[in-house]
Amino acid sequence: MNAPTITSDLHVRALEPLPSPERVLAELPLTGSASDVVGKARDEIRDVLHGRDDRLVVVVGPCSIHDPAAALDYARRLAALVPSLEDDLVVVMRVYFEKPRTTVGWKGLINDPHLDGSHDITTGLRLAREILLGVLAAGVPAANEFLEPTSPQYIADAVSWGAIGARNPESQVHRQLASGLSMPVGFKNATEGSVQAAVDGCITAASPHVFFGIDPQGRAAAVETSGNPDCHIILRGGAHGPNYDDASVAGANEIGVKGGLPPRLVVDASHGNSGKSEVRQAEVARELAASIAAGNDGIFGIMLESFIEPGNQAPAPSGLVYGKSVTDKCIGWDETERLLGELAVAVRARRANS
Ligand SMILES: O=C[C@H](O)[C@H](O)COP(=O)(O)O
Ligand SMILES: C=C(OP(=O)(O)O)C(=O)O
Repeated sequence: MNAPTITSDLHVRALEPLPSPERVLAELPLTGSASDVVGKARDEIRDVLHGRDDRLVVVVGPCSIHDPAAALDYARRLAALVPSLEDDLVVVMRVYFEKPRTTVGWKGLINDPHLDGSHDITTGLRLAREILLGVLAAGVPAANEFLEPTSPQYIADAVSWGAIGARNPESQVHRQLASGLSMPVGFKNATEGSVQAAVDGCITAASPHVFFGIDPQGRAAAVETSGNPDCHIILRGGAHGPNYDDASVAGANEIGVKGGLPPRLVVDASHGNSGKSEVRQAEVARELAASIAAGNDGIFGIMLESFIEPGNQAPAPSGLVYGKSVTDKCIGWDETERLLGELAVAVRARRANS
C-alpha cells in the first residue's frame, strides 16, 4: 500500500510557542502614571481629529526602533522639548516595532530583536513592551504601526495612536483589527496612491466585526468588536508622486467626508511624499507648515521620520552608528527640533487667522 500523501506543513519548518499576552503584560505591567500618559494623548488626538482642539498632532520619531538605549535617549529629548510646544502641538513619538517590507528585509524589533536573522520573537515582544514602558515613563505618548494581527494583544494598551500602513489599507485583516483598537487609527493611502482604499478602510473599521484572533491567554478566539469611530486618512504619497499639496489634501478630505470621516487628515512628510530623502522630508514639512500658517485646517496631523543622527544605515547585529535609522532615512535631531518649533509657529499663525 502507498504511504498517504502528506498535505500539510509542506513549507513550515517549525512552530515555536510564544508566551501569552497575559503573561507578558503581568511581567511588564502598565503603571497608573503610564496609562494616564496613554489615555491623555488618545483624548487629545481625538479632540484634534474631531475639531474640538485647534492644535496639530505631530507623530515624530524613528522609522523603526532597533536599539532600546537610542529609543529612550530620543524619548527624553522629546520630553525636554514638549513643554515649550504643548500649547500648539500634540507630540506623539513613533515607536515602531513592525516593518512591512516591499519584498524582503529586516521586519523590525519584535520579529528579529538581535538583527541577526535569529527571529527571537519572544525576546522581541518583551523588549518592545519594555521600550514602550520606558518611553511612557519619560512622559511621552507612543505611536505604532499595527502589522501582525495578534501582536496588538502584547503592546496596544501602551499605544496612543496607531497606523495601518500603505501596504494594508485594503486588507480585511487590518480593517477588522483597527475596528477593535482602543486608540485613533490612521489608514495610509495605498502605495499605488489610492486614497479611496484608506477611506474604505476607515469606513470598514468603524463597523462592528467578528473575526479570528487570540484571547489574553493566547488561545484561538472569535473576537467581536464594536468598531472604531476615530479612524482617519494619512496621505503618504504613492507611485504617481507626492500628495501633500493643498489640492491633494482638499481632494482627499472631500473623498473622506463623503465616507463620513471628519474633514481633516494626517500628512506623512516621509515615504512617497519625500522620495525617502531626509533632506526632502524637511522641505516637505516646511511646505506643510506654510500651508497650515496660511490657514489650511484640513491637516490635523503631520508625520515625521526622525532620529538622533540623520540618514540611515543597513541593519546589522553589531557595528551600527548610534541613533541612526536601520530602515528609512530619518531627519536628525537638530533639524527635528527646528521643525517642531516651526510647526508650532505655523499653528499659532493658523489660530490667529481663523
Ligand atoms: O517605513 C519603512 C519602509 O518604507 C517600509 O517598511 C518599506 O520598506 P522597503 O521598501 O525598504 O521594504
Ligand atoms: C512603513 C511605513 O510607511 P508606509 O506604510 O507609508 O510605507 C511607516 O510609516 O513606517
